Amino acid sequence: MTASLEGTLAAVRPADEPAMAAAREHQARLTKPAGSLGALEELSVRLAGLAGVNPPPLPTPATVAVFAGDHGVHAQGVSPWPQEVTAQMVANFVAGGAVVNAFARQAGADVMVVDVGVAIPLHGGATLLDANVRRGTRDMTVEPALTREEALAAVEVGLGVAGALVDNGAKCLLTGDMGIANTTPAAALIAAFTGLAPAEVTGRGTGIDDATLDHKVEVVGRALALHRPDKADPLSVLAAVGGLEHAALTGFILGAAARRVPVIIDGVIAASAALAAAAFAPDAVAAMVAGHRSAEPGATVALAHLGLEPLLDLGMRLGEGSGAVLALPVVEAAVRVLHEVATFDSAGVSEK
Ligand SMILES: Cc1cc2ncn([C@H]3O[C@H](COP(=O)(O)O)[C@@H](O)[C@H]3O)c2cc1C
Ligand SMILES: O=C(O)c1cccnc1
Repeated sequence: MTASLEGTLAAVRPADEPAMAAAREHQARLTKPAGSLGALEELSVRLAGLAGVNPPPLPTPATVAVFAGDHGVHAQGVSPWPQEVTAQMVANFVAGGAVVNAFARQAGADVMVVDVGVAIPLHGGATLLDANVRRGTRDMTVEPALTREEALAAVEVGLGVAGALVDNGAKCLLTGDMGIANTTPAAALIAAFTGLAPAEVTGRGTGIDDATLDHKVEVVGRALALHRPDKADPLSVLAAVGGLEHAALTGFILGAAARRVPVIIDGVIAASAALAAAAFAPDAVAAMVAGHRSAEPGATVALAHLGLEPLLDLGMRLGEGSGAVLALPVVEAAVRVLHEVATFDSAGVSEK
């Protein structure tokens, strides 16, 4: 499953203005006061721009791809959880027992699990793709987390997964992640791409006390000071302070954008990958839908940087794709309005 980054970047185009104008004009004729559907109206217009047609396709079938990887920086004591929980949770995803599985069953989304960098060898189940690039990253406080080649290979895994899912009929892709300690590289990526200080973008992840948070901020700052990543070269940023799932998610988002399929962004890990994707191809933002506002501070900062407003704000901080999956019915509703709601003319409803 290889796909070229160069070819993908060349295929990412801006939103289609005539389709957006058609959707806006269509919204104005529907039997409801103008603007009464709030954020759903602008979302429907954006999705028409992405598809290049009004109405855009309904976002189903949809698949959440959960990219899993481990992190050398775990050795710095940035997460309260042991590293083997990554592999154990992958088994839980495959067995259907995680939060994302429960939410996906409710939303009618498929779950695909991709091992792009888990430290412990896994025994594949029906929905597990073995695309392991490396058994975990190196410790970014000591050396670059990945070589450029490894980062590119992981990006290409994400591109390949997005392409294969769209080829198989997916009309919407959703981001998921699993990787103990992965909120630390997410914070480093967000700092690198936004220029904000580590303290502004680093959060408590799975739940750490004040002293550990101070230490985590210091770890992020140390890695950035060591590598001084150049955001004009996004692959080098992913290699220096990223993770294998962050890189794969970057490719996954770019793959969706190139295929003009919406991609619902989950939490802080996905938001960091979205920044990397936008650094590669600014027009990729047209394909991004922010599913929810994660409680991690870096997520809010990253979404603001991208000009995206999250659909849900439930105080969630899990990852796995859980917030993206919860937002799927909202995205579907926004599009369904353009397919099914009558116009003032067709329904014989008087205008004001
Ligand atoms: C049981 C369990 C299930 C999870 N599902 C997602 N995460 C989330 O928490 C981890 C990141 O937080 P930190 O950087 O603090 O380690 C990632 O694995 C992420 O997917 C989980 C974490 C745990 C422990
Ligand atoms: O927002 C997220 O994706 C998140 C937050 C905490 C832990 N893991 C993931």
